[in-house]
Amino acid sequence: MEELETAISADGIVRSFGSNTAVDGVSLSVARGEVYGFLGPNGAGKTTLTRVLCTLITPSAGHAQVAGYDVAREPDKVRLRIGVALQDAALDDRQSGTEMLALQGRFYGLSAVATRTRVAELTDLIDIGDALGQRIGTYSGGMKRRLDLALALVHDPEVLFLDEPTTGLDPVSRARVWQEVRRLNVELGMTVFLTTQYLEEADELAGRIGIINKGKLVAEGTPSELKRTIGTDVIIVRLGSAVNDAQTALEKLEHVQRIDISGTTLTLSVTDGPGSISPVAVTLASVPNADVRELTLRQPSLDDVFLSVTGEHIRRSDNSNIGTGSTVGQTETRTT
Ligand SMILES: Nc1ncnc2c1ncn2[C@@H]1O[C@H](COP(=O)(O)OP(=O)(O)OP(=O)(O)O)[C@@H](O)[C@H]1O
Repeated sequence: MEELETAISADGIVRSFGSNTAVDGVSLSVARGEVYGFLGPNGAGKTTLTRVLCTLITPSAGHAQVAGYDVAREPDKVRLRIGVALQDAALDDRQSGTEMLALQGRFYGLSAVATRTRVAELTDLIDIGDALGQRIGTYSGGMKRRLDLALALVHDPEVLFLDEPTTGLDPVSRARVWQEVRRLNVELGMTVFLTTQYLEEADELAGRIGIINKGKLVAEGTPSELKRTIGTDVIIVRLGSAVNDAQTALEKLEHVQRIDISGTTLTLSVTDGPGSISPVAVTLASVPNADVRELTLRQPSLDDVFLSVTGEHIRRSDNSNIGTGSTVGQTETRTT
């Protein structure tokens, strides 16, 4: 069969639950061998699109092909070629990891010998070690997640779907999952479609990122392309008060491209950060009662991109931005 260049293509996918449109006309394309990060806050529609692409639910409208087959018309062919690790791993606590892997091998039509060989490879790859022979009920959350990843890989899939693979994991388990995803992609050339609500995860792993908000794809590109849309630099201004007056004064400055406001913090996208910081400071000094509490210059982050395309932050709820989940804050956006 001719080698396919495109591993996943979605064309105008809509998926509604009653009157709630969870995915609202998403079109995207993922090349073979790519790691595509699908980034968005809680409830944005990431899991729903993943479930459509994995043939677990049918689209309400639109078409999608995965590994060369239509997800609605040829779901069996798609299923044979994909591996899926969803957020809530369907693991049977009473079985051992070895038993579940053997069952999965049989399910995909592998011989007992082929399954044993594959399981031996995966033991090394996923690093579950001796625990594989023990009951799954005794595993930690991280071990269960890695076993689930191994189950998704038993039949050596062409395309791997990972739905928020590190949500709720401790930093060590998270780092292991990241390492494995990189290895699967680099060493085996596996295409990976990864949903996440963590900016660092998308930045670390994905060659290309799609940002989804309220069911719509609102931005797409490599991490550096997306950051470049924000401008060369970002200046963060945190004020005690007089936010609107400061905004009015700052948007007149030459290098300020846009200002996003979240509470009393102004995020300025500027073309020349070092050259802009003094004029910004002087301008703020002229705003009565502005009460400047912080003035910092930094490179644009994916959070700045998210803020500019959605009007909201993916905000950290802990220092690592990972672990306890993120929250979304309301902001006002104004382009100068
Ligand atoms: N089976 C379902 N029945 C009804 N509504 C659903 C169902 N599945 C998802 N939804 C709704 O669709 C919207 C998108 O949900 P989805 O789980 O796809 O988002 P998500 O981006 O994956 O969020 P999270 O990060 O919380 O998993 C939400 O409003 C959700 O309540």
